[in-house]
Amino acid sequence: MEIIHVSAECYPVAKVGGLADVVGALPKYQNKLGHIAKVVVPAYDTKFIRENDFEVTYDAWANYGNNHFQFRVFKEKTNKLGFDLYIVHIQGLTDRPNVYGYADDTERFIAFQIAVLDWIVQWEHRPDVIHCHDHHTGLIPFMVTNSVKYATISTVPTVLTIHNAQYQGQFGWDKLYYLPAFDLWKSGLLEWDKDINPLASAIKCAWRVTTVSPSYLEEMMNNARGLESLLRQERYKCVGILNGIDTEVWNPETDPMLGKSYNIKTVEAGKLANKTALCNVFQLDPSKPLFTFIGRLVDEKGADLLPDIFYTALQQHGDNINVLVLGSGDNWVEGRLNQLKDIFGGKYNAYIGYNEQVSHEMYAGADFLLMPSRVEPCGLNQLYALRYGTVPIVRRVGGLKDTVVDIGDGGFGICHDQTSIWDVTHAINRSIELYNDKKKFKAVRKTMMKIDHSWDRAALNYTELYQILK
Ligand SMILES: Nc1ncnc2c1ncn2[C@@H]1O[C@H](COP(=O)(O)OP(=O)(O)O[C@H]2O[C@H](CO)[C@@H](O)[C@H](O)[C@H]2O)[C@@H](O)[C@H]1O
Repeated sequence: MEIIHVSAECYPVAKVGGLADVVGALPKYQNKLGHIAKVVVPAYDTKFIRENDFEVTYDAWANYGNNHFQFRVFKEKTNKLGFDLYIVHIQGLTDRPNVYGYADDTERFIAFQIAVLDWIVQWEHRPDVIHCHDHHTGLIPFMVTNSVKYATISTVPTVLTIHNAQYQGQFGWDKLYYLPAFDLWKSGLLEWDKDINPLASAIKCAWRVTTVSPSYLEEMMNNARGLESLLRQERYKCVGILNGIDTEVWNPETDPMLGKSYNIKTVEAGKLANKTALCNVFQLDPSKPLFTFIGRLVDEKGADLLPDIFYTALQQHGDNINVLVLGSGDNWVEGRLNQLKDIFGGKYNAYIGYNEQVSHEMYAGADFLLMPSRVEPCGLNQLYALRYGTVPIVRRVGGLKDTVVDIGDGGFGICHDQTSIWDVTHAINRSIELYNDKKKFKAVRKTMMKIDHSWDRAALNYTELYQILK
């Protein structure tokens, strides 16, 4: 089958969070199953795009409201990612250093989606599936079935994967004129809560909707930022498929970003070497347990509570723990996390910013990784932690609930029920007990590292889904 993934992010081309990891890995595993999986993303001004070779495969003009724009589709020449990568360049709109965060993001992603469909519609053949990811590509299912100019591809199945329903991309009806012509009586398919809502529209129009874990699908029926009733109505076409991880990128035995590589047999020495190096850089003490957090500093991740959680834990445990944070996001949280450095120097540090290399070093060097998320559609950090022998401390929610079993239930992680300071500091207390029980701690590390979360299984699940659509 030929599958074309359309996304705003793809690792290593452009990454903000977990969406990039999924789109950079799933197609590779689909190709291994004998499919032809391709990825198309906007041509941002990123390092990967600047440093790799692309050739033009399509060059055209597209209508855009009362105006038009020129776009070029480039293909990466060497297939180095394990799939055909296409980037769509629209001068002045896509060619910027960041993926999101501009005042005209709505216009940028509408233009991108139009360019993608203008390109696909003139192919000599039809793809078997157009697979859209999150709201940035959420207008595609509507446009494919309803826009007059895409009539020749209107029978191509579309699939939407919801990586995070917290973000829906709503915009006002004043921007409707950007969309290619369609019968106006179909406008209701774009609408949710008085706005044009790309995520809601995709839930209505895509042939199938997937979420990135089974538990998140169930939770969304009651908690999906206003989309609950829509999801309940469309439940029949939704399925939860748990994400995998790219075990070629996330492998402590071959990871080029680590100072010392290791495997299940050498995990103790390997982790200690990485921890020591990390602690040297961040002025921490490698003889004490190292608690970490990696991620976007936003409320859904429980980041607003982190400063108080760490303050309480560091007060309680005096000189017996280290904490290291890597993240960026909410300015207030960033500021408070920075302030803690002055209070707890030598046992606490924070890297405010985005750094792929430091994240790998932390998965390898940490003893524990905290994820006190309020909402977690799947979560990849805990899967990376497991593979790197780092014990995840997670709230029982979404994909965290589906992938981490508490040590008290014969498992390998530390779980808590609420995103609260009390719950998380209690979980930290339990983690210290585990850390001090050296025999058990070593056994837990080995158990975690044996778990297989590679994309092989999920890639098969997606194949089964596409086959229903044929
Ligand atoms: N400051 C920083 N520096 C370096 N690396 C950083 C970083 N901040 C985050 N990362 C990296 O970004 C990724 C985060 O992935 P997650 O899946 O945990 O969250 P995210 O909310 O972005 O993804 C959404 O989509 C994914 C994919 O479907 C779901 O798993 C998830 O639940 C959903 O919220 C990881 O690779 C992590 O290492």
